[in-house]
Amino acid sequence: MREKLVIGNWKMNGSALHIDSFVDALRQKIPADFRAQTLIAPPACYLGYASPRFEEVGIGLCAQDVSAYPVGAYTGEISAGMLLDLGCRFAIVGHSERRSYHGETDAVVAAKVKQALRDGIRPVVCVGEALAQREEGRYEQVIRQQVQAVLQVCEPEVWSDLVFAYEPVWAIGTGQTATPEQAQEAHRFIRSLLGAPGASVSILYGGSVKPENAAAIFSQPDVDGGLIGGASLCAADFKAVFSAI
Ligand SMILES: O=C(CO)COP(=O)(O)O
Repeated sequence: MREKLVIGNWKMNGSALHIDSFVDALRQKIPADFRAQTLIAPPACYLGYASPRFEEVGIGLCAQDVSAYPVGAYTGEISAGMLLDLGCRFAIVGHSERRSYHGETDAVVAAKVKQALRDGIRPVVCVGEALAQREEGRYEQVIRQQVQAVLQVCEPEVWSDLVFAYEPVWAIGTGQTATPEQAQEAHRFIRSLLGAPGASVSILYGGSVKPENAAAIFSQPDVDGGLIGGASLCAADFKAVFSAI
């Protein structure tokens, strides 16, 4: 059985106050035997603040990014080892906003994934096509290239530590969710790229997931959870989304 994961990506939103009120609003602790792991990726500067507070309500920590380097003169970077120190075991890598606003290439994403795995952080690797690429019928080609760049740098024995997130760029923050069928088709394609080890790799869907559409998306056989942006900032919405899994 593949593990299920629902991860909230707060992007550059939130504050210490927001973390406090979010935890208050959740009220009940998510039981340890809940059917999915539930995590939130706050901005890096709040990981330490959030760690014990999220733990109290059964939410795990995820980082929004991780360095491709283990240590050294890389101003502004945060290493996988530092994330582990804060109680964080997952990091989003290659989000489309990092690829487009920070020039992260497939090679950079692959180097981050490799370093994260080496130091014990599980990467949540984001892949997905832009609208024009889908309209031109090139979406499988784009995803194949993004996935293979990562697989090439990892031994198949560690593939089970990878998590992929299919996030079509045209669905992020637009309110235009992929249909459950579109999500399933892309997820099945990603799994096919992984071959036999793919049977145990979790693939999450991200892009305008909301309480209203979460159940339909999560019910698809190759969708193992979600990477939730806007809806994860509101405790009630996030709870409704992860409860739909
Ligand atoms: O980018 C996303 C999660 O990483 C998705 O964001 P939205 O849920 O706001 O569309």
